[in-house]
Parts: sequence; C-alpha cells; structure tokens
Amino acid sequence: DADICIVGGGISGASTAFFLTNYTTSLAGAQLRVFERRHKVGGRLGTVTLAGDSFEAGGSIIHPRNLHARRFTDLLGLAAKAGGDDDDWLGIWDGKSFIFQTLRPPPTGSSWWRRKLHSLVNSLLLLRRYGMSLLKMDKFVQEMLQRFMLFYNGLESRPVFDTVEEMLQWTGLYGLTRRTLEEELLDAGLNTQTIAELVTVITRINYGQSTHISGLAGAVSLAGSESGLWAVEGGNWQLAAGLLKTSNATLHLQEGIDSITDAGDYYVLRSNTGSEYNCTVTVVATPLDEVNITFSPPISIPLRKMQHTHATFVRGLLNPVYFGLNSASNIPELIGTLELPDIPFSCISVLKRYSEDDMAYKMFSRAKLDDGLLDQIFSKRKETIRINWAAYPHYQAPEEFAPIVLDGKQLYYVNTFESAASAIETGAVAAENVARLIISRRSLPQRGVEPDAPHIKPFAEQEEEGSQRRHVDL
Ligand SMILES: Cc1cc2nc3c(=O)[nH]c(=O)nc-3n(C[C@H](O)[C@H](O)[C@H](O)COP(=O)(O)OP(=O)(O)OC[C@H]3O[C@@H](n4cnc5c(N)ncnc54)[C@H](O)[C@@H]3O)c2cc1C
Repeated sequence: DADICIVGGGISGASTAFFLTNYTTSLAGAQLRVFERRHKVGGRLGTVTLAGDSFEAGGSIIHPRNLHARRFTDLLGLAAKAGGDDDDWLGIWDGKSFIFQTLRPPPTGSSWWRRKLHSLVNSLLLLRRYGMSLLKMDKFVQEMLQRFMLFYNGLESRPVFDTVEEMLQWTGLYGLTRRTLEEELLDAGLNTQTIAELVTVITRINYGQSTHISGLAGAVSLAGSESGLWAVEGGNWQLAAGLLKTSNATLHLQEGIDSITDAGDYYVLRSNTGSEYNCTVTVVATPLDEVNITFSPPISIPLRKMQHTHATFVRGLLNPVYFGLNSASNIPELIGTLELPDIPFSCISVLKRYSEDDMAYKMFSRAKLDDGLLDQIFSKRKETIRINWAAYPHYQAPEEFAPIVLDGKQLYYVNTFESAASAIETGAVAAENVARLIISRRSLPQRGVEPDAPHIKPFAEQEEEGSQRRHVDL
C-alpha cells in the first residue's frame, strides 16, 4: 500500500486532490483516497431545499477576483450566476428602528436609466452618511486583494511555503492578522460611525462576528460586500464534487477517520467502518477544532474556537410590527444589524419573492432562534429549516497558526490557513500550497507546464432581465 489520503471532502480536500493530480505526472503508484464522513461531499458548501426551491445554505458568494474558483467553474463546465444584487435594499437595524436605509429597488422591468439612477442615488446616500470613509474602506480592501492576487503568480516565481506565516509574509498580508479590523480601519482613516455601522453590518453578515475580528479576515469579509459577486448555478458544492471526480480520487463516502497513527514510513488511518488504510501521506482537510480524530503520537496545535452560525430559512412573511412598521412591504430586503446585545440575529435577507406576502428568507444568528422568537419576527411561517454550522474560526488578533506539516513528516493540515480567513478561495489557495509541498517533499515528478491562466468574464450580464427572482445570498 502506498496511498495518499485526504481527510475531508469539502473544497479544501477536493482542491488538494485536484492540484496533486494536476501538478504531478505521477503519484508514484500511490492511490489517492478521500475520506468524507458525511453521505455527500462539499462540507460547508451545501444547499437547502425550502418549499421546493434550492438555496445556498453555507458558503454562498464568490468574489470576482477569486481565480481558482473561476478556473474550477470553467474547467468543470459549471455555469456561474450573479451571487448577489449590487443594489440590495439595505436597512441597518439597531433593535428599535432602521437607522439607515438605501432606496427600495425600482420595480422589475424598469428601464436601464431608472436602474442606473437608482444605483447612483444609493451611492450618494451612502456617501452622505459615511463620507470619505467609504473610499478609504475601498482602498483598504483593494490593497488586500492586490496582495492576495500574488497567490496566483506563476509557479516559478512563487515559492512553496512551509508555514502559513511564510505564505502571508510573502504576500505582505501577515501584519493584518496581528491586529483587529477595527485597529486597521482606524489607522486607514475610517471614522468610528462607519466602523460601528456599515463595517459591523458586513462582518456580522460574513463572519457572524464584530469588528474585533482580525484584520485579514475583516478585509476578506469587506471584499464580500463588493459588486460582481457570483455563485455556481445549482450550488457551490459542485465545485468540490467536480474536482474530486476529475482527480480520479477514490472517494470513501460516509467513512469518517477516527485515528491517525504514525507507523514509521506511513500512517495508519482507522475509520469508523473499522477499516484501516496505510498512507504514506495524510492530508487533514477539515478544521481540527471540533472533530474527534486521535493522533498517535499526539499533535499539538494552538487552541482555536469555531464561531457557530445558525442559518435559519423561513418561507413566510416578516412581521412589520416587530420592526415598528405598518406594512411588510416597507421592510428592507437585506437587514443588517449593529453589535448590540439585544439583537438576536446578525442579518435577514430575502432569497426569493413568491408574492407580496409569501417570501423565502435566510437569517444568520449566533444562537438558535427558537419558535417563540420566530413567531414574533414573522407574521406568517409556513416552513422553517435550521442549520447549526461550525462556520469559521472565531477570529482573535494576533492570530496563531498551526503548522502546515503537523509532525515534521508527511502529515499535512490545510485548514490551518483558515485562521487567516475562511472562504472557498482561501481553502483552494491553502490546498494548492499543500499539494506543491507534498510534491516537493516527496520528490514526485512535476508537470512542466503552468496551469492555464484563469479566464475572467463578467457575470453581471448573465443576470436575468426583469426576473422576479431576488437572490441576495450572503
Ligand atoms: C454559513 C456560512 C456562510 C459562508 N459564506 C461564505 C461565502 O459566502 N463565501 C465563501 O467563500 N465562503 C463562505 N463560507 C466559508 C466557506 O464555506 C468555508 O471556508 C469552506 O467551505 C471550507 O471548506 P473546507 O473544505 O476547508 O472545510 P469543510 O467544508 O468543513 O470540509 C471538511 C469536510 O471534512 C469532513 N470531515 C470532518 N471530519 C472528518 C473525519 N474525521 N473523517 C472524514 N471526513 C471528515 C466534513 O464532513 C466536511 O465535509 C461560509 C461558511 C458558512 C458556514
């Protein structure tokens, strides 16, 4: 036996399998095995079916400059769709009233100029409230993105990294993980009102946390509020499924790994089905913080807490009385919230509008929303689905990173990178580096060609004209 074993069938495990098979001409006779404890792949990418319609339940939006995801989508022949509306009707809720709102969208089928005008007025409204801080925030995000783009440099000009710290230092992003987002933004010249309102709304939507998250996670979260966001038609989980398929990996579904034992030249992986696998290389592609894998000898990694996000999907209608309004039609389609103890949810968004009094909503909260509370927030509730995600790390600057090579030998950990920022793309970036590290440390033959340059095309024009569908996934 000379297997290369990957624990976890999410985007990180699937990307590792993909890059391994793409960057080598041969795995030296090794069989590539991927273990997934659940009955399906995708992990934190998955859809939920609410009253017959399917919606993203976990990782839902992808940034236009996330080039691995773009390339995977093209390569797998998947279709992309707009992942959000650039002109969401946003309302910022302080628990008593909406302290700020953008304009409600123009009626469907409105002319091009009317939509442009609407968008312009919204920009002016934001500018009036937040002033130059908006531009400073944009500059902060663009600088981060520019540095992040270095991870797409050609393989000859980009080192293989042994640690996350090196990866981040090489791109100039490490400093952002040492301080909080708030500290970084104050230094960048943002005013406190913008941080307390707009920035807070975004970090609560994207990471369920306050502006005290570390700067890099914060910058990634702010990038998630930019325009041009997209998603894979039919569900982002297909990226993981497709990559696993093209890698020809042997997929062990519903087979969780319980223990990983160092046996000298290889590891013995014992699964919950009682089977054992001898693996010369083992890649852990799941956060180790809440999974119960026994390592012999034990490994030591910094303690990290996962932030739980409760995603609640409701088909029904929001209750205007809860929001101090006289009609549900006056409730914004994307409700963001301030960091105040009495507000029980981070955000609520309309996923789809069936009629004036029948909608599909997605809510994120830090704790479970019980029926009593939902009955106050909603006047009608036909169907409710709840998912409790161990969603992403609870960010706390300065971040500490677990090693990529957990034991100094052939035991690798992709999800240590999540302490920098958790996203579909960061999973792929971390996986690519792990694949390269394995190839170089195992002296596997490298494929002499650069991967195809990712092909970028705009998604905005693919949006259905005049569609009733309002997909404001977060
Ligand atoms: C609610 C929510 C919203 C999000 N929004 C976005 C977004 O809009 N955009 C974005 O880019 N990212 C978003 N993210 C983050 C993104 O989804 C994750 O960063 C990414 O999907 C993580 O992928 P992964 O493969 O590293 O981990 P996972 O997806 O968690 O995959 C790990 C896999 O390992 C399996 N596993 C665990 N233990 C074992 C074991 N012992 N044996 C075998 N298998 C095991 C798990 O079942 C799982 O399938 C969001 C996440 C959540 C939860």
